[in-house]
Amino acid sequence: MSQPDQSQTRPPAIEITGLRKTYRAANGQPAKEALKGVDLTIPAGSIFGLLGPNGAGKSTLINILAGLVRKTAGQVRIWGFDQDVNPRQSRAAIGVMPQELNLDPFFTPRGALDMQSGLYGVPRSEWRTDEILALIGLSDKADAYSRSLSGGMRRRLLLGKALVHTPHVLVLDEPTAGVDIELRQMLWRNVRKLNEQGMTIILTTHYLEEAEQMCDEIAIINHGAKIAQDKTPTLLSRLDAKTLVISPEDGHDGTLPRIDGVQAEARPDGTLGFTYRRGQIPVETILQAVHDAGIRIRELATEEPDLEDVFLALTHNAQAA
Ligand SMILES: Nc1ncnc2c1ncn2[C@@H]1O[C@H](COP(=O)(O)OP(=O)(O)OP(=O)(O)O)[C@@H](O)[C@H]1O
Repeated sequence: MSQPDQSQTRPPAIEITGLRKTYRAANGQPAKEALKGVDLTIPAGSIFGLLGPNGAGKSTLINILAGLVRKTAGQVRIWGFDQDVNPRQSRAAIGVMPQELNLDPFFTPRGALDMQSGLYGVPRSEWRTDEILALIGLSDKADAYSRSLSGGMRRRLLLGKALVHTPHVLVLDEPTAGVDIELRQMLWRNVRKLNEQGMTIILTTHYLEEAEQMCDEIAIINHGAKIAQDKTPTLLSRLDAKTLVISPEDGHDGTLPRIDGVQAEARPDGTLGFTYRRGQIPVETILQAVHDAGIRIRELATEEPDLEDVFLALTHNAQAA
């Protein structure tokens, strides 16, 4: 897991203030404001999730961090280095595993890692090619052409390339999109190991369950603006809705009691769902109303919200606003 005592003494891994990006109009497309003044602080030592629907602006933000996209306005500090003032140091502090499999087909994994080490100005005596090949499980493919590697192996090589300069911050852009379970588990094992060694990890993912399991803290971006940021458990507890699921005894005719502040539904599987706010309605109120309606209870269960519920609630509210 992360190292909270270190994160308290260290400056944040990333500090973004007022970040804006407007893509200029081109090819008949109007200008697009992809980031609308984002403030974001990512604690050192964390595994941090950046979530948002397609087109929210996550890749734009990551590409700005990586130095691949030029920001329109705002300030970006990576490991304390301002991108505009200390571009070399800020670039050296971050490694990015991109979404696309942009590998030169004629390079071997060893060649690609050596080349990347050279590009980052790592002194030859400090090249970690063999160590990284072992970490990503490609030692036995070290000298095979990249074009002969499977999709999963190429992805692992991209992770390796992001690590050659031993960055303080590792960014993974949708690392597990479309990969099989085995590779996903291997990636997460590596991520946890690197985090235990002190590396700050930032990842974007569409898999909310994954974010829930992996990330200490999460920010949600929607339409180019940050709409939430919190420790993962706090974010989950912000949605205090809970659902009581009742299986009625046979013979129930489907009628539902009306209870103020409770959303009741008859579900296709024959159960009755009562969704309520924990802080507002005592569960006894629901049970009493069910009893008064003459419904006999065979079984009771409760459902807690998960990150998907939080995500939907937040992005829905932001759209409505
Ligand atoms: N080079 C570009 N030129 C013009 N518009 C762009 C460019 N790149 C991205 N956009 C637009 O900016 C917005 C944000 O895109 P971005 O790729 O950052 O979103 P995202 O959250 O990463 O989405 P996804 O999860 O689909 O990758 C989108 O509306 C996208 O169409």
